[in-house]
Amino acid sequence: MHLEVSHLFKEFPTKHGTIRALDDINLHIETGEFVCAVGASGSGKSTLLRLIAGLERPTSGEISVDGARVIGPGSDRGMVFQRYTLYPWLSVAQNVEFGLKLQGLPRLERRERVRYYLDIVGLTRFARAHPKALSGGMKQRVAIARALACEPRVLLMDEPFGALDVQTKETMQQFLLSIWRRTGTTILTITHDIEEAVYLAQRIYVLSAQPGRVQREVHVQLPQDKTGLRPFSARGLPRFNDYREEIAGLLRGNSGALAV
Ligand SMILES: Nc1ncnc2c1ncn2[C@@H]1O[C@H](COP(=O)(O)OP(=O)(O)OP(=O)(O)O)[C@@H](O)[C@H]1O
Repeated sequence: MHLEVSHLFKEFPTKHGTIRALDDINLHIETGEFVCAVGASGSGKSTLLRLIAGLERPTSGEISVDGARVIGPGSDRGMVFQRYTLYPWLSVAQNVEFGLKLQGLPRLERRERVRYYLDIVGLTRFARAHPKALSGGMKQRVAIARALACEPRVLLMDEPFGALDVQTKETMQQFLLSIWRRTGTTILTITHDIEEAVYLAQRIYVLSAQPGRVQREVHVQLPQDKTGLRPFSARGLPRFNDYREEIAGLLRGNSGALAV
């Protein structure tokens, strides 16, 4: 898998003139990578993700997945949004199965995949429950299972834990890393949370605001535990703090205020 974004510009015409949300964005993601784009409010993070998802068209520039130009939504790109987007009238299992039905997968294969991905997100026991019976973190786990079940080439996440309380958020971050390790899924997450980006990502694109530009690409190198996962305790390391300070400094320099 190779996702390439080259010379991407996005402008929005408004009553008060044209807003340039993205200005010559260049980035790439390779198979199995976990990449974050981090930026302050207004740096065009959501716009970037929506363009990659094919929900909007660029003003100019190109996005391609394995050499095929993105011209609209496709099952090669899965999406998880900040707000829970589950269908309240469907059970957890039916929510996960929904996209598979759209893909026209045979019933038996659908069942298998639902079972597999509910197990991955630890919600097998809740297969028959309806979303209203779940906590915020559990709903987001269903949303992740639903996106993973379609086995996309890349999983796009828009501030996936932004609506969760601090403790649930930290649990979900650890959980996402373990899923990433277990499934080998390629992930692009956008966030304004610097600590989240440093903890999760192997590479971080730091975006400046208004217009959104790539200010720097940061390669994060932190120790791994025996299972190949970045332990939660890595957050206490001086090197973790160095990354955080570096990125905060970049965002501060640009906007005059911390984006955390
Ligand atoms: N549909 C639209 N019409 C007009 N302007 C838009 C539209 N969508 C986004 N913008 C503008 O583009 C810029 C980038 O917005 P975007 O939501 O992508 O930033 P963001 O980094 O995701 O911000 P936040 O973290 O606050 O969600 C902003 O100035 C925003 O007002």
